Amino acid sequence: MENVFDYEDIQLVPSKCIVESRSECDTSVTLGKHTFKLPVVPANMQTVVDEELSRKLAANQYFYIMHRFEPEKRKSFIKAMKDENLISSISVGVKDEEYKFLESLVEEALTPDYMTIDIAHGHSQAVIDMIRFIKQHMPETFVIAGNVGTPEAVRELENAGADATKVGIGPGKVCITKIKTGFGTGGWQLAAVRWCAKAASKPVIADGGIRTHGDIAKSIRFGASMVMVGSLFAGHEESPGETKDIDGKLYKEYFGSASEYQKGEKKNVEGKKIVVEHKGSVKDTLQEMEQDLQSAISYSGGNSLEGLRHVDYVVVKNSIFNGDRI
Ligand SMILES: NC(=O)C1=CN([C@@H]2O[C@H](COP(=O)(O)OP(=O)(O)OC[C@H]3O[C@@H](n4cnc5c(N)ncnc54)[C@H](OP(=O)(O)O)[C@@H]3O)[C@@H](O)[C@H]2O)C=CC1
Ligand SMILES: Nc1nc2c(ncn2[C@@H]2O[C@H](COP(=O)(O)O)[C@@H](O)[C@H]2O)c(=O)[nH]1
Repeated sequence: MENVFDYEDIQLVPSKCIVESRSECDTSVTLGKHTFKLPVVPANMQTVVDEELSRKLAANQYFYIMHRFEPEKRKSFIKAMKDENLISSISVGVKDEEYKFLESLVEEALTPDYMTIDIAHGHSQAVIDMIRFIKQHMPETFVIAGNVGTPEAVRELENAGADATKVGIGPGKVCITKIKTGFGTGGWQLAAVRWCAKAASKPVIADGGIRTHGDIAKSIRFGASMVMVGSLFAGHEESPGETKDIDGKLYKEYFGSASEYQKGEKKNVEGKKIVVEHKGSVKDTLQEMEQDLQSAISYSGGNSLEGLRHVDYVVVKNSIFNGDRI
């Protein structure tokens, strides 16, 4: 891989506008059997999403993936979502007890609409086996598998039956994988998304490293169908992380799924805990994301996400920030 770059190194080049108002631009995306308002999903992490927020998102046509860190609650969650006629979307791991859990779902004919296999190193036989198991026993479930960072991994997981793959090893705000292991896509995540998406025949979800709403448009340009976002969602009223008052200012806790705080022990720790600024309601952020993405689509010269996929771009390494540093 040569010429690697990341989000801040790229700017998209505008094309002639074809809409009279940004409100004409359609930000919706179809993943599997359902269409969602935005190509954005909050990260399946314990300080980002919980059952209540999942319900709110689903009821308002946003995609969500419930995390897997309270495994015993998953079955009743699926039932409740089905009772409310909302999509059910859960996460699973790959350990033996997960197979037992899935068998019990099959016995009760409880098929989640979406299942995400959520593992640090998704290019593994354990993930391939889990994809095959789900597809054999619950063929109707849309399977998202990850995380990966290479075209080989994308192809292998797709060949095993994955309906989408999730790309990103270590680019996240609370990731310390690069520091702890020397591996990952941290620092070149956008190039990795491009590399993987070129090999993919199914949707790719760009996971980690999104710091601005413009990064969503850039991800789409480089081949992602959707983006997974953690830190930008962790600071809301509805975010499950603890609220902290530091010197009179409100913050929310945000910790990695492989952090000591999540695991309850110092074993294979690849994540840390930080605080992020409290920023009001998630509804407002989703609305702002939609408006910003509509505006991005208008700059692309299109009227839907498709318009973003073919715009020109320039590499602006070491960009000078004109007051827009975040
Ligand atoms: N996107 C990212 O960059 C990263 C995300 N994470 C997040 O942290 C959480 C915990 O992840 P994870 O530790 O995978 O989950 P688990 O602790 O549930 O591990 C799942 C299984 O995979 C095995 N495993 C995990 N990593 C490796 C590896 N590098 N090589 C071989 N086997 C491995 C584990 O065995 P054993 O523990 O014995 O090795 C275990 O059997 C997940 O939610 C994940 O998404 C974590 C790191 C990076
Ligand atoms: N290396 C680690 N990656 C992690 C951990 N917990 C979550 N994650 C990944 O980060 C993204 C969110 O990234 P952000 O930049 O939007 O904040 C999340 O979806 C996971 O893929 C972890 O402990 N270690």
